Amino acid sequence: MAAKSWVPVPDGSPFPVQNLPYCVFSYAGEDPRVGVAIGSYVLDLAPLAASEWADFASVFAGPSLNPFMALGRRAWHAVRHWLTERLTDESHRDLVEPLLIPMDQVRLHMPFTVADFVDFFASEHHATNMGRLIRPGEQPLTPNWRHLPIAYHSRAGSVAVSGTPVRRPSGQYRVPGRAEPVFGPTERLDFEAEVGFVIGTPTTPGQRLSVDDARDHIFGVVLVNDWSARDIQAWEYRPLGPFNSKSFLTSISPWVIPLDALEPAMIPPPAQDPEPLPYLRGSHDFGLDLSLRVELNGEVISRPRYARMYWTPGQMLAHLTSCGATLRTGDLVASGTVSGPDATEWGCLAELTVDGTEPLKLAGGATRSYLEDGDQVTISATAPVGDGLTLGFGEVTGRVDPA
Ligand SMILES: O=C(O)/C=C/C(=O)CC(=O)CC(=O)O
Ligand SMILES: [Ca+2]
Ligand SMILES: [Mg+2]
Repeated sequence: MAAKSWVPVPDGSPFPVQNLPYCVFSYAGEDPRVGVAIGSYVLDLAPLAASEWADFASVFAGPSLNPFMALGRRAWHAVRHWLTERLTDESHRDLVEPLLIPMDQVRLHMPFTVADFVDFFASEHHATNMGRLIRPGEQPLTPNWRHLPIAYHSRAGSVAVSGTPVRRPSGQYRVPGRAEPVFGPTERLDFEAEVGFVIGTPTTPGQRLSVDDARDHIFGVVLVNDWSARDIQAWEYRPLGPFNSKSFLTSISPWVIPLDALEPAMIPPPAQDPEPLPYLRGSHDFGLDLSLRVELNGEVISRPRYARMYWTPGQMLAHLTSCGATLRTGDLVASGTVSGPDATEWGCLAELTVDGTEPLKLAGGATRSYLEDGDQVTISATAPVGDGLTLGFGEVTGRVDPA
């Protein structure tokens, strides 16, 4: 039998006691601090710790998860165990109940301070589709793709919490039929449905992680929308990779799902051919069985499945640190766009509309090639947590504002 909380959790709630995702919230004009979701409530952790576990009171009183994430896996385990007990054993009700705040009365903030932000390219389906669109006539997968998890460094300061408006970026690009570039608002604004791994435990300079070390360093998981301007990208990306086409905004969900909560969703990593070099092999490596959902103006347009990803989080971290680069508390390591073998699972409009040439047909006769001003994109996800239960990630959403 699945554990149950004495807090009423509505059927189908994303936040059963098996989840316990962390957030930074504010309430009634007070300063932002750390909370955890249970059912339709946010549990205020700083006062709970103050009365029971003073060491953690200041850790939870601040406006960021970073101090908690930096404490490492043993502390994450201990706190999760403590919270699970407080929320399942009715004897703690008198203490805990006054610290539950209805979720619809809080404001959710950026949950952690992003240190570095890296975006991988771990979906074979996405990489193949984008290769065909962006580099017609060439092999869709570049020769290195099956040998290493490709990534680029992006802009930590441009990562914002769900709900932040997406101002249509301007930039330099070429328009069909003209050789010279123009500067102006992008005409090809896109989303990318991704999953982000949030680093808790840092590494020391020169420390190289093995694939199996990932679980000691990944604190939790968020949803990511890597907004992208395809016209700017196509013109700027060779030879150094995306720059302004992706750095104007990246949105993340406000809830950080503990990696421990996703243990029942861990699945064997995919078969890889050719076998990667030894530094990219592990004996306890894992993929994740997450089901994503992308909505455009409330209509579901794609259901990408994370289980299809080729490169694993462990391989991403092993590769990132293989040169001696460090991980810092608060690093956001995004997977890259999650896509699948057919259109029901494609994770961006470039794929779903074949670079705008085959517009999506939406309810009410509307069509879309790329995003229009006023469009709202919402990404959500679920994961199995055993006993037929699922947990939810909440959502990452954003609406396009004019340039
Ligand atoms: O194939 C390319 O040149 C570009 C691909 C992308 O835009 C994808 C990217 O940002 C990484 C990802 O989300 O998978
Ligand atoms: Ca991306
Ligand atoms: Mg971006």
